[in-house]
Amino acid sequence: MTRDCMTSFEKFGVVGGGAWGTALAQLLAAEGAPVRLWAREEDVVAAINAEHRNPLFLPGAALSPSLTATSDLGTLSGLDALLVVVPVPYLRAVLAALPAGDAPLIFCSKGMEAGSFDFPIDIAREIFPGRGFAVLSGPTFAHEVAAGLPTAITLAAENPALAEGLARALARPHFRPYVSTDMIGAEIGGAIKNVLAIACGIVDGAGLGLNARAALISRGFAEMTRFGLARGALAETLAGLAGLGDLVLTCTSSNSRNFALGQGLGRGESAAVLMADRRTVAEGAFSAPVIAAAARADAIDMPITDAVARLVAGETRVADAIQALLSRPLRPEGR
Ligand SMILES: NC(=O)C1=CN([C@@H]2O[C@H](COP(=O)(O)OP(=O)(O)OC[C@H]3O[C@@H](n4cnc5c(N)ncnc54)[C@H](O)[C@@H]3O)[C@@H](O)[C@H]2O)C=CC1
Ligand SMILES: O=C(CO)COP(=O)(O)O
Repeated sequence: MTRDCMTSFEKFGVVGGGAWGTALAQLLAAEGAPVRLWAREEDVVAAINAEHRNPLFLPGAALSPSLTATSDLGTLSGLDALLVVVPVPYLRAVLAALPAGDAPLIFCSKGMEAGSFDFPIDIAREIFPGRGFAVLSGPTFAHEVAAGLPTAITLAAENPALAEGLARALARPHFRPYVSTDMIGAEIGGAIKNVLAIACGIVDGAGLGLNARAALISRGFAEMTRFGLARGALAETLAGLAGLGDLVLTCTSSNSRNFALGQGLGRGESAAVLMADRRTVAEGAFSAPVIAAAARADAIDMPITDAVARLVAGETRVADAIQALLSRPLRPEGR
């Protein structure tokens, strides 16, 4: 029997000890199930094992003693499934160092790789051909999941049996996966909403009002849909939890690191200063130029994404970017 056909997944590992990896590990370990988490930082490993906390990336969350951490990727073998929660710019190097095996890999990061224009599943297919893959993505602030607040999420895998088996294993009374077979749609929704959250933060920081934010969410969703449909995503995935759901969450709250980065840009602070020395990620800052370039190459119109890419690169000022967006020729809404 292959892992894809397994009906139960009991032993989980988590690759990545940032806020989201820690919250997902805690979700699975909360009732005492053993969960092994790989973290890159020795101080994170030590704090999880000795104090059952991750003060660096998920301060305030009490972790279950059945969640244990390691800094040795080699020990993540003999498990039923691995949740991979490494920011996309570092993903390829971490995957290349993972031990071989047949446990399905569930990708939880939201971004597109520079240079290759790959999403996480594309990278994984190169490194682990033939292995089972899934994508877990949706409106899920890590601290809320760790606190046991109600959350719904998309769980996509090409193989419906794998998606359903994983959904059963990950579901909790307050954590509800909705299954799908559309991995690319889930990946595109998560990557593009990060960029649009920066845009909405800019509008907030610059004091441009709530009408402007609603316009950005709608027109940003149109960009996500154009890009997604061109790459074979299903419209229903983009309109679901991994697309519109996450867009609404992160475009309306400064708990989003991407939105908060945008607020700083909107107040006129420099991107370089806002990005310097930060330990946490705002994936949209990495992904914006990548997605903008991929869209240009495929002649997909994404003016908001393009403006965020130029603002993050320090190539334009907020007032000029807004003026450029507002002075585009009038057009039918459906385009
Ligand atoms: N925090 C959240 O609420 C959510 C985050 N995500 C996504 O999950 C992914 C991970 O984000 P977080 O857990 O929030 O990260 P985080 O911002 O809390 O922590 C940064 C992470 O990057 C890792 N890192 C830094 N430099 C690295 C390197 N050179 N090699 C490998 N790893 C390195 C750190 O070890 C740490 O795990 C991102 O793609 C994010 O978009 C998805 C859903 C919710
Ligand atoms: O993706 C997230 C919630 O779904 C977290 O968003 P930020 O990375 O912007 O904090």
